[in-house]
Amino acid sequence: MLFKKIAIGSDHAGFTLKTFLKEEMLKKGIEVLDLGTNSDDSTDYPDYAHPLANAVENGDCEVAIAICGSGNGINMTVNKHQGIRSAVCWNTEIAYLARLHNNANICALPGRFLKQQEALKIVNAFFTTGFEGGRHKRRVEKIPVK
Ligand SMILES: O=C(CO)[C@H](O)[C@H](O)[C@H](O)COP(=O)(O)O
Repeated sequence: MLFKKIAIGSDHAGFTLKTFLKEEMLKKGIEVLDLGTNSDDSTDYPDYAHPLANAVENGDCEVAIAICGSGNGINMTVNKHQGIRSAVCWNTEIAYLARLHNNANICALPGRFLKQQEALKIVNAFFTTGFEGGRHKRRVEKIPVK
């Protein structure tokens, strides 16, 4: 694992997977900042996405896991923040490329479309892959709207 501390957040549709992944990260000795939600009662993903993005932007954590039903709503929201590069990671190869080529700092997961063990493999790929730099650095630097 490249990171000692991560943040994690979800809406109701990601709550069960969040609980599972948080436990798995704690087992690996990774510190986890859990920004909710704390039950499967219906809620709104932006209420958790913005605090999660803030935690990465302000340096509390280098990286985070964001989960909603499809991965899209929470991904769209965190990507509104200037310092965030979030990728919806629906298999291990996508997660690997999100880090290697895009230096992604948030792994967004579709909680309603992944089995727990699949999600764990995806997160492990994300957290063990470094940024390749080079031509990808030039491209990533062109992402922010000036
Ligand atoms: O925003 C989403 C779709 O991009 C998320 O998947 C939400 O989790 C989903 O919309 C929640 O749906 P629900 O019918 O309110 O449970």
